[in-house]
Amino acid sequence: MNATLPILSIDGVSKRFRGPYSLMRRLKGEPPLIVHALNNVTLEVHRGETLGIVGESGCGKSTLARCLVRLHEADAGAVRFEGKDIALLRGDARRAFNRRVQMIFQDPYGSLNPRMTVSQILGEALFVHRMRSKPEIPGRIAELLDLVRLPQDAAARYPHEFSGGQRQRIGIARALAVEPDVIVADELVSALDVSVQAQVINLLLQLQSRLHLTVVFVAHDLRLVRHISHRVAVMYLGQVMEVNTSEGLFTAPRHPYSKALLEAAPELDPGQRNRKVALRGELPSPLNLPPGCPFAGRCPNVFDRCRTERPLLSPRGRGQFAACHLTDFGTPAPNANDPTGLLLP
Ligand SMILES: Nc1ncnc2c1ncn2[C@@H]1O[C@H](COP(=O)(O)OP(=O)(O)OP(=O)(O)O)[C@@H](O)[C@H]1O
Repeated sequence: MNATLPILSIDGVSKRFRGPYSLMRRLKGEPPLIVHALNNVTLEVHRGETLGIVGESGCGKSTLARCLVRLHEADAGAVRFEGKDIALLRGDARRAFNRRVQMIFQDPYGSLNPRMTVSQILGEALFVHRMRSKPEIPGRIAELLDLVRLPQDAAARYPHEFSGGQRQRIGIARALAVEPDVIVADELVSALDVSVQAQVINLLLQLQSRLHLTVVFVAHDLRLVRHISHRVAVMYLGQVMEVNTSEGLFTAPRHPYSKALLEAAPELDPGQRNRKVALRGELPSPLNLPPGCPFAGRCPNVFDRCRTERPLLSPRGRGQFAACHLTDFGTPAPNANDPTGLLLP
């Protein structure tokens, strides 16, 4: 095992979906619209870290999470697990990947079979991945219930008999049953009451350090992401705008979009004393991507180059990357077309 190799790397991944196909378009013989859900996303997930993924609704967070566990196939680029392209894994290697990278969904009720008891749900996961012999399965189920702090009598009950928080614990136990290396959690607690959210998040943090898990944590709630993540990727319209340490992002964001997103987040400033109307204008449609920077239409620092040339994610400091033509909100990045910077405002 190479400790320096990212456990997951996302190399230039794009994902498109067929969009709405109106009767008018059909009659005119026009093709369906295409939703550009991910556009050339490049990102690394390091072993043992929690990587938060944030951004407004529709920016592609869930699509990226699904590409990581191969619920979606990328149209372009590759997702690599320990250096190997997951789209090319076959046989035992594919089964090992399916076991080692687990996803936990937002809606635990929808993802747990209502006709199966907790014992059957956990037993099935253990059986499918041949984690234990038949006689060992009840003992392992008892261990898993302990691990997620559910009482032993939970084993004989059905999902509907539990509260939302308890169901999410069952979802976590099912993911842990197969001893994964990576957990991809998509809006893990957003359906839960705030008081229950904290319990589930604390459980996840404890399990992460105890089991040396790598966690990809997709969430709307920036306060939670700040609390849980070592690093954070900020997405906008299917692209990664900034990658930063959690501390760096929340104290000195390196991209104007990140700054606006933080300023607009009520959860980071419950008293709303410092809240500004930071995100002006409309989010562009993923059906019609602008040619330059996707944030150009809403950015307070926009200049001509932003409207024509898409900025690439580039280093800004130790472990910091931003996709912006300005290196520091006002200092232009080196520009081959405009080396003097005189053309810039
Ligand atoms: N199966 C699909 N078919 C068509 N379009 C899709 C599909 N899945 C996602 N999309 C579109 O892709 C874009 C990205 O969606 P995605 O769910 O990844 O965003 P998100 O950031 O997770 O949003 P949210 O926070 O609301 O869950 C959206 O415009 C969405 O409508």
